[in-house]
Amino acid sequence: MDTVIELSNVTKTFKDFKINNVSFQIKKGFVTGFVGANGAGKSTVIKLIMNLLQPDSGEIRIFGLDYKTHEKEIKEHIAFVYDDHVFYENLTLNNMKKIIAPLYTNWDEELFKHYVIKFQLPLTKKLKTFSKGMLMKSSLAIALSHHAKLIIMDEPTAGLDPIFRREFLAILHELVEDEEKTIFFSTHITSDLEHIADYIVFLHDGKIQFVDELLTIDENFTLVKGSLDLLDRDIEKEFISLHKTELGFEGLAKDKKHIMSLFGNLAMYESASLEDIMFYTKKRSDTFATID
Ligand SMILES: Nc1ncnc2c1ncn2[C@@H]1O[C@H](COP(=O)(O)OP(=O)(O)OP(=O)(O)O)[C@@H](O)[C@H]1O
Repeated sequence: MDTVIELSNVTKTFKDFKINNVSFQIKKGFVTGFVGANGAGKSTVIKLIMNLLQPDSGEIRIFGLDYKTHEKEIKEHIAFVYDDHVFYENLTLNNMKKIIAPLYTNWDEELFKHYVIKFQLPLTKKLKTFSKGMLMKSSLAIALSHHAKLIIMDEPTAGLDPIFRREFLAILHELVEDEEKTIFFSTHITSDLEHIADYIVFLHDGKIQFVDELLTIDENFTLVKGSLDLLDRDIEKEFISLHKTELGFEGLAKDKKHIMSLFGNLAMYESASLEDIMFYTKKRSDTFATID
């Protein structure tokens, strides 16, 4: 089974927001970053994937299975790390582990001890004395100790210092080295993804903008600058977003080769970071209601 997560035409409607016909697949053995602006619907999609919310329509399959018939089996193989830590603060990590471990048939006490030592976590101090980084490490140690095949995280690096973020990314990297584990996580820190992600799922206003390999995104998206006389109505359609001033234009295009064939060396091209892509997509949708 090469597809670990599969969403097909998933819709979920709240009073003021809609997850709109979302479809994507997450491949086994890779790290996929889930990006989108505040309020794009990432946490909602993650809750749907975790069966904490149910779709109004569409299908969600995890390891090829449906929650309706295989919830226990699916959950057994998922490690879920939240941004809000769900630990009881008056318990120690050891006590917390004693509550959680029996929930998993695959719980591996030796592996838990390994992560506790690796992350330098005190087992007998109350969790309320832990820093945010220590809570994240605790959450991860527990999540990793039942041999999960799929690790899902909602904003795991939010609020963590750069040193811990780097350590954390190195841990994730190690986890997927054997190509058996799959990691899917949302983040606003797109530079983290540029270090580690193989694939990117980009959600904007409840809709999928694209799902692509990071490498392909790097190769295809480009920031273009040039003088206004290079533009006409047809050429403008090539841009995801275009900003014009008296001095010239600056825009984001998603087919670098094509745009270069149009402008040649009359324009300037820069590589577009994920942050640039998010920024320009938002700018466009602020101008128009939706983007193609
Ligand atoms: N249970 C709910 N009932 C009604 N509206 C909700 C509910 N959960 C989320 N929403 C709305 O759905 C929208 C998307 O929220 P969501 O938390 O999924 O976005 P997000 O991309 O994770 O945002 P952020 O990056 O800021 O965490 C928001 O407008 C939010 O108010």
